[in-house]
Amino acid sequence: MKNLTVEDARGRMLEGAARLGVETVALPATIGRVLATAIVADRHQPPFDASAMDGWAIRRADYGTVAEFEIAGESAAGRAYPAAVQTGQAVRIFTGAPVPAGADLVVIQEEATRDGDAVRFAAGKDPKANIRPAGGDFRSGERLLEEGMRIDPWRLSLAAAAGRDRLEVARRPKVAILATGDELVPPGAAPAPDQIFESGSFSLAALITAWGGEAIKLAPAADSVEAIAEAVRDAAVDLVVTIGGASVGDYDLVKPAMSRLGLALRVQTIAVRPGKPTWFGLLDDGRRVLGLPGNPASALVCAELFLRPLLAALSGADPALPFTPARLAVPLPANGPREHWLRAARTVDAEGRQVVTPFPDQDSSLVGVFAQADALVMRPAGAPAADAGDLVTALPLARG
Ligand SMILES: Nc1nc2c(c(=O)[nH]1)N[C@H]1C(S)=C(S)[C@@H](COP(=O)(O)OP(=O)(O)OC[C@H]3O[C@@H](n4cnc5c(N)ncnc54)[C@H](O)[C@@H]3O)O[C@H]1N2
Ligand code: MOO
Repeated sequence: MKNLTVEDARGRMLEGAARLGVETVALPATIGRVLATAIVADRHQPPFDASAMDGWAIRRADYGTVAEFEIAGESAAGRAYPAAVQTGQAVRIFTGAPVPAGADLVVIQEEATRDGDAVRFAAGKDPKANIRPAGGDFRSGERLLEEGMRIDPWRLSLAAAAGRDRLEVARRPKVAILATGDELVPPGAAPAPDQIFESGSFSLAALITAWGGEAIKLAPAADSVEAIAEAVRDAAVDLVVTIGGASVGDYDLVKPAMSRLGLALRVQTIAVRPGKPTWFGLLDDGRRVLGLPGNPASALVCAELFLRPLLAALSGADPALPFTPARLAVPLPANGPREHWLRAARTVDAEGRQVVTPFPDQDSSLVGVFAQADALVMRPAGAPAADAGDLVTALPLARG
């Protein structure tokens, strides 16, 4: 339980973490939600052979053989021509309109000359059909979106194209955030000389929302075991995330407070830098608790490494993080015994390769460095010194 590797700690946190429930949500509100059931098309798209161009629908056999076509009618998008096209006939047609029966060629209007009720074509060789076949986008019975996929604007559009106005999605995990510490005052308040502004809960709430959770901020009445336990006791949530009070100091009260609620620790400390004091456990009513350290960089790095996969798993999505290989722009010294996640700037070199530049000051208290970083760079525990140009594993940070 102590000093676990990042992978083992994450594995323990993900044990038994699965989708919490399913709800039906109106299509526009499903952005960012995770599909609970696959979407299967019940109709072809397009449902009919459709014209790809504005022009004239005719029988290909007539092309180059009939000199002048009789204009038989019109097929517009949403207003199909009701009959079949006969030899010698042409039907005026527009992009997206159904190609009438009998026609198998749309001649673009730029190649046509109309003269009253007749139309003539400048005959070329082997013209393109300009017809989109029924089911060319997707076919009835085809699986369009899989369970576990997160809805983004493009998938939303596919669901809409398949006629869905409501989707079955995973219930969002409810997450309580508890920041503790007598030194903390909210932004906007007047701090005493020995106080600082509380910053951790704001980024955490925003990250939880971005990762598909519902963030609820709790406020303990005071920095005491009793007050912290009371703040959490009746919170109707799936997961409690605490910030600070995780370490070994006399005022690190969060674990003792959670013990009053029956805390069973599953992870006590992790061999990670920053964030060694990060812990995880279950309360006796089944609620999960993730204890993040108070140092802002430790809290946010460990939120990326542990909270993000946990929220994905509790939503029925894949908890894997989007690691990517990148090249170091600068050399790095040998690493110590903890897996190190350095805050870094990410760029692309002239050959299109990802390049990462870790910031020189990696102190875990620095909010300013984190605000500049757009990647985390991983150094394995005990890694030897690395040269500029060496490949490393990076985790891109979503930036606005
Ligand atoms: N003797 C030891 N001391 C420390 C150890 C250790 O192993 N032995 N571990 C160090 C490490 S590593 C970390 S990380 C910190 C984490 O400690 P806590 O989780 O107990 O955090 P706090 O002491 O409550 O706060 C640390 C730091 O962060 C500030 N803070 C806390 N919450 C917030 C917030 N919501 N917003 C902004 N800033 C916050 C707090 O004021 C402190 O400056 O412990 C080391 N010590
Ligand atoms: O593990 Mo701490 O986060 O290094 O400062």
